[in-house]
Amino acid sequence: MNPEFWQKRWQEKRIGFNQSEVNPLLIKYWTELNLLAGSRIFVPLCGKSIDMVWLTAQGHDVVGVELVESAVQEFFAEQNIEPSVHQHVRNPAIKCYQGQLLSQKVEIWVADIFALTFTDIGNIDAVYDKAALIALPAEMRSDYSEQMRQLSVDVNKKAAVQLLLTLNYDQSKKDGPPFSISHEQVQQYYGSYYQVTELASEPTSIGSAPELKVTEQVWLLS
Ligand SMILES: C[S@@+](CC[C@H](N)C(=O)[O-])C[C@H]1O[C@@H](n2cnc3c(N)ncnc32)[C@H](O)[C@@H]1O
Repeated sequence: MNPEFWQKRWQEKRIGFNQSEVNPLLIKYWTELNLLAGSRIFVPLCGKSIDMVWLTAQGHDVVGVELVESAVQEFFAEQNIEPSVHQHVRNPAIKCYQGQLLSQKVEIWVADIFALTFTDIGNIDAVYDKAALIALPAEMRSDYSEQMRQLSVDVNKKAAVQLLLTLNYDQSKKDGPPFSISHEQVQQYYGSYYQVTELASEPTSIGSAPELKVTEQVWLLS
């Protein structure tokens, strides 16, 4: 999945992954992370997800990262926020959109997740991965999980807690994205550094393949 693939998807408005309602699994399982109000939440590959609005309503600051600038602009336009736009103070290659929602700070950075460093991100308290890991093909996922670990460690090298949503279906019946991720793969990507706990597994469907039998898993990585 190269940047042009995603640019084209946004340009042609083929964004079936974007939900008009807050993800019910986020609402149901977020408290498992035991976060204090005022925590800073990192949302990789965030698109224009309304889940970021819900996170601010929980009293959190949000920092999202998204490759496609028009997606970021759409987020702020749809939330009726006039963002300030500036270059990242330490990394001028990153364009930062920043606004205020319910007195919380919402920043979305236009950047490639793989081009970021720990110093760019600064301290974060938790990660919300919805349709990020599953957006990436198998050959990119180990690098992605390692990058996420490196971006989310604190000064003591302890990685921030994560809520991760994945899908599981017969990959021979449909091309991704979204890609199917098995339990073994979740362990392979995250098991060395996190305690991996499956919080839920529920039937769901994929808009582009409504007949496919799909389950959605919710993972706590701590
Ligand atoms: C499947 S969508 C999910 C978006 C959002 N998480 C949601 O649930 O609505 C994946 C998003 O990741 C973005 N993306 C893909 N590769 C990326 C990368 N390397 N760095 C940052 N964003 C990326 C795409 O532009 C797209 O908006």
